[in-house]
Amino acid sequence: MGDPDNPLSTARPRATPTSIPPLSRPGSSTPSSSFPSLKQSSVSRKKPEGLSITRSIRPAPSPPTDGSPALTGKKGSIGWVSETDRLRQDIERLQLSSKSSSSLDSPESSSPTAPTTPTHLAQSDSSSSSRSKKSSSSKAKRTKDKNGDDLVKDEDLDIMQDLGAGNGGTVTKVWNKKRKCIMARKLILVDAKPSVRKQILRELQIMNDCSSPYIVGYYGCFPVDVHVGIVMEYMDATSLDHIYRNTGPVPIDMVGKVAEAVLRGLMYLYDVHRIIHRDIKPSNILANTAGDIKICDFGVSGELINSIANTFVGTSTYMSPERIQGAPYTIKSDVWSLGISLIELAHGRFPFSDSADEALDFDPDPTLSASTQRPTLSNKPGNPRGGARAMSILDLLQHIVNEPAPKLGTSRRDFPSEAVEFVRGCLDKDPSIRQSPQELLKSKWIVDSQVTKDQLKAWTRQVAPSDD
Ligand SMILES: Nc1ncnc2c1ncn2[C@@H]1O[C@H](COP(=O)(O)OP(=O)(O)OP(=O)(O)O)[C@@H](O)[C@H]1O
Repeated sequence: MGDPDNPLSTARPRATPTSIPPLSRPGSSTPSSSFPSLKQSSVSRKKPEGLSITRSIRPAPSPPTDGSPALTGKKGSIGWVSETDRLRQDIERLQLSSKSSSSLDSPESSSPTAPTTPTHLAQSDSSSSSRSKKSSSSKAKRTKDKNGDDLVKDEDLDIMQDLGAGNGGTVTKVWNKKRKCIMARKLILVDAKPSVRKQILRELQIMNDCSSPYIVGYYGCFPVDVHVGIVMEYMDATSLDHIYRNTGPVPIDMVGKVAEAVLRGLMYLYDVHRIIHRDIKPSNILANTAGDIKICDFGVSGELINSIANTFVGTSTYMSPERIQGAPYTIKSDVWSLGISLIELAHGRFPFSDSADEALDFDPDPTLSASTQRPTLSNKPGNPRGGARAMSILDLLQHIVNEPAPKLGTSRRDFPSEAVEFVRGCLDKDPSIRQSPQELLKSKWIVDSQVTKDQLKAWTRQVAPSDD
């Protein structure tokens, strides 16, 4: 699937074409036995974490006290602690090279918690030629801290509170004693085989190079035992999934602003870095009380997590039908994921359901919406992510491929026709007909939006969690 010279081209092995055969057409039934590795998986609406296959993350091994490399249980492999040491060295080298490089001319972040212009986190697309072009130009404008400060180190950070945990990573709100500001630190366990290490480092390079008001800022990375710490801009209104689960469906006008910000972020990544995000979903869209909406998590963490859990099989219910069927990723696949995310925000509920009756419809009851959980895939019966009303991942993937796309609005709930039309444009099942980010940004819903920055700010202040 990928370019062997470009590890990023195979970034994030979600449901790979080889692991998921083309699904059956309507009317035919694909036996579950066609997908033995997924047979035990279930999708649950119990825990609102999105449809991510849960992996068994093994506990971090204690580093050897005599300085010798620890051995993994894997036959013929070098101890992963020593590999991690090499990763540390590589990261340190990367930091040094970043320190000595020139600053980017980038817009000031309006975030009150981000006093310096951040660099950014991104993931590659599969275009190796554009990638290599980009990486050579990237070297020329490698970022360093705008204030000339050292890149962030773990010892600069005091832990304030947990912000959340995803697949293998935990995010913590931290106080940077040196810079006297709040940041977010993501800590990820690393199983660093050489090939993975190379991939991680390339991705970290890309993070350094990105700079956009629609991309969550990146401040640096460092090794922490067998973890990699990634320090980023703290978004004090949190992620959009937290927002709607805590406060109910997002007002449709604000959903429009979310759509615009995500599209601008995607276009920045694609136009400037030839990157496709690949993981657009509400938990990767963050807001702050300055009224900014930004995207994060471009696969860096995904690669790190994959390196920990060798058993990885990954997919997402935000994945487009063509991706499920093994077609190459394009920016239109991100557009599909955006469409699904927008419905989820506007309805306060993940659009796909395990019930045929509910499948493409939604309960407009805001109390239900606020508490409705997104399906989560579990690869183990009894997994905490599993639970009541579990449905098969195969059913869900087949549903995405074979059934009509979900729509914004139901018989019981109306939205402005421009918004409905916009989402329809995101969710055409044929990617050649599906709208591009450029086309969507010219749509009436976006162009005619009356929402001002002050209104956006007021809304984010209203939905931001109160300070403890
Ligand atoms: N920069 C940030 N500022 C504030 N909160 C953040 C930031 N980054 C992440 N978070 C919070 O931490 C949570 C966990 O993030 P993480 O990226 O580990 O997982 P996720 O995106 O929820 O799930 P997955 O691992 O499946 O992608 C997010 O849902 C978000 O609420």
